[in-house]
Amino acid sequence: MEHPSGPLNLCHVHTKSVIINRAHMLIHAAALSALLYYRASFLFREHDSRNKATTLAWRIISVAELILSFLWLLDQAYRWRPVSRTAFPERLPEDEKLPAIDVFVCTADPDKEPTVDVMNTVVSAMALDYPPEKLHVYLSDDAGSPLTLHGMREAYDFARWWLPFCKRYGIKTRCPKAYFREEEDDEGIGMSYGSEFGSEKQKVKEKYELFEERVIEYQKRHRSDSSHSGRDHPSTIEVVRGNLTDEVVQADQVPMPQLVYVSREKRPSHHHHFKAGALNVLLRVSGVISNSPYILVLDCDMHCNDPSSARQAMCFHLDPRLSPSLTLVQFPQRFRGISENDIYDSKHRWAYWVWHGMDGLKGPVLSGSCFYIRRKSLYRKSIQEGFGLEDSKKVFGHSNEFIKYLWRNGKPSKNSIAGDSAALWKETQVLASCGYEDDTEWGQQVGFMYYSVAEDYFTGFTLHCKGWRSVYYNPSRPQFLGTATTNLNDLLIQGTRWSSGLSHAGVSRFCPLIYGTWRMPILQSMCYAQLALWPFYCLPICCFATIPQICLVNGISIYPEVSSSYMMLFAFNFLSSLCKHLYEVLASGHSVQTFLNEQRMWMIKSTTCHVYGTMDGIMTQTGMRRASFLPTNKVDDDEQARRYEMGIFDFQTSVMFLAPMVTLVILNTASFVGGLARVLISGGWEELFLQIVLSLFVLVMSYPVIEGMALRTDKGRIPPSVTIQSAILSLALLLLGSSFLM
Ligand SMILES: O=c1ccn([C@@H]2O[C@H](COP(=O)(O)OP(=O)(O)O[C@H]3O[C@H](CO)[C@@H](O)[C@H](O)[C@H]3O)[C@@H](O)[C@H]2O)c(=O)[nH]1
Ligand SMILES: [Mn+2]
Repeated sequence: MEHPSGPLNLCHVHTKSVIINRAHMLIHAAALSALLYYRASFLFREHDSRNKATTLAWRIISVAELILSFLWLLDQAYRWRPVSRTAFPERLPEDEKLPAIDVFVCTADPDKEPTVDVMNTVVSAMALDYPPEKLHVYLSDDAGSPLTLHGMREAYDFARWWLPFCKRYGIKTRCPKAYFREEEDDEGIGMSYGSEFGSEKQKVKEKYELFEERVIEYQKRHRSDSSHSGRDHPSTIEVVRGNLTDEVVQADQVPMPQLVYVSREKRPSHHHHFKAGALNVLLRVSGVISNSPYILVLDCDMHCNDPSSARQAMCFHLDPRLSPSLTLVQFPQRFRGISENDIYDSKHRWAYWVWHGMDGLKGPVLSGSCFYIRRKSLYRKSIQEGFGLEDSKKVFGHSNEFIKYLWRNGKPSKNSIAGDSAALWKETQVLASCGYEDDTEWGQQVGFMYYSVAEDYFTGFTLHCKGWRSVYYNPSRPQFLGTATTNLNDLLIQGTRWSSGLSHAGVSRFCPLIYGTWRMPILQSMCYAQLALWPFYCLPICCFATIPQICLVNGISIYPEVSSSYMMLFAFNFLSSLCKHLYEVLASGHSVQTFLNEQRMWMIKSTTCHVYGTMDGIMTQTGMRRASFLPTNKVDDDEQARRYEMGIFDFQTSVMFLAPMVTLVILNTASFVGGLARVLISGGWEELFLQIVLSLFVLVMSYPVIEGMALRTDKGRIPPSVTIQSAILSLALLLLGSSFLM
């Protein structure tokens, strides 16, 4: 299907990065080996008079350095061969030849996920630049809320105005809320239409405001009397047609994408498997309605910011060189509402930067949202395999209707929704029932995977294990924009869930280093291992934040003296990794501030949510706990938002998160002051120098915590009670450490 003017896409290797990365790898690896040699040589040496290698502290620090080095090694796989891609949608075949696309949007809780925002996502997906008869938008509502269903009908009515408006004037920002709020990107677009555009825009804006009003009004009236429960309700599936059909149809006759509301059955007796469970129901229900060969998955707060993503994705899916083994095209998740300072590192720059590295191997990890996946890749147990009809039932459940369309592309012909056949609707109810998956392979071998709460990571991993590859496409205009997590509390809760899901996979039989290395290239499995084991950074970080400090107070040295040449080695390793990180931040177009924020948040997360997350993950793996998925809050608190905009940390979060942070800062302050006093009075700075520097570094990086503890009086500060409790904790830590470690 190659176009006469050239291929549908191109892939460019980042040659400069490859050279820099590999050179740095070599040098840093040599320095790390020398450091490890230094530690090891002490362990096996006859103990000299100073005997420092025999202390427990010294050994723990050596192990921490070993773990850190190992994680560093895994991290290098991302740096091996970063690439980026270009797509040429203008070379795609004509519209008639394009494959159909189903869009899946998930929502779970109308209180945490405001209906108006969810509907904005739905409308933005309906407005994708794609033939409307080939676009089907499904919303999964895990709460089964009538508010959401009503919102969809309103959204459909509004879309009848919005879609033709966007098409006619070539509006790029197709999320109405964003368009009417910002307008920055589209300025000038309507100029050529003169006043006609202005009045048309005003009219659509009024329609939008009316839509918002009606949704909110309905919510106010019905919120209190909604007696349904989000955890116990039957399934509801409805093709949405709007409330005001007659009036609007007359106003504007436009072809519209199909819009379907799906609320699966949920019963307390059945595990619903969170988002992965919801997506699998959508896979089945859509399988008997539209059965499109490609699927776009979106979180409810992640709207399409540009209409061209579908065509761009098709440039990869329809490329004959890629398509036989291509499962998905992942776009980066970018976020709206991130402040200039981005104090919490909410944009996750790191992840969407290193995906370029994975793309140069076998492709990026499925990242939960913003990806176009090939339906068939979710059905197959392995890339070569098809199924016989008999096997199919064991794997996919007992729905004949579903199995009939399993391996066919395109719409189930007779069951067109216009006919509204009763039998078809009954079938969809069966497919969305909570018992449907019993004794099948949904979630284990087919569909989205249930094993870990990080269903995105695990599904991507399984697909790569089966031999599929993925592609990362990161065009300069963000194709999707989401709501960023911009307060510490939500961020740490989200971080706990992620690290729980990842570490659970990391310590299970699916550990990428064991399970993955046989099934994918070693570098690709190293990337997966780095992700799964990434929460375990908490081990070395917690050690480095306590042990050298406790030793410092006791006057015990665990690093080489300043005059020793090994001291240079430690300094070099430390600076070399900082400089490499700084270089990567700058090279990705970000500032020194971003570098500092990333370092700080890494330290904060490593001592809080990653600790809890790894404990949770290990407990889930050993069967001591059941996994849970607390959806992230998407509602703004004005005061918190103001503080965030000003770059001031908001410490309104649970003691569970605050206590470790504050305890460690107090411990570091005590050790810095105590250590400094000690060397000034009784000398020995040569031996303790590195420990003093380390404490100082921790304190400088933790400045917002110190400020929140001692200098602020607003509501977002650290409450004095927490400071007092933490002071007691750090004293206990110091005393205990001093007696056990030495
Ligand atoms: O039982 C559930 C729980 C969540 N969701 C939906 O899943 C999506 C993601 O949930 P969210 O609370 O926004 O989690 P985040 O941590 O912000 O999401 C990130 O992390 C998830 C995995 O932990 C991925 O699935 C997401 O794509 C990724 O953006 C949202 O649309 C939810 O409505 C459900 O449909 N059912
Ligand atoms: Mn989210």
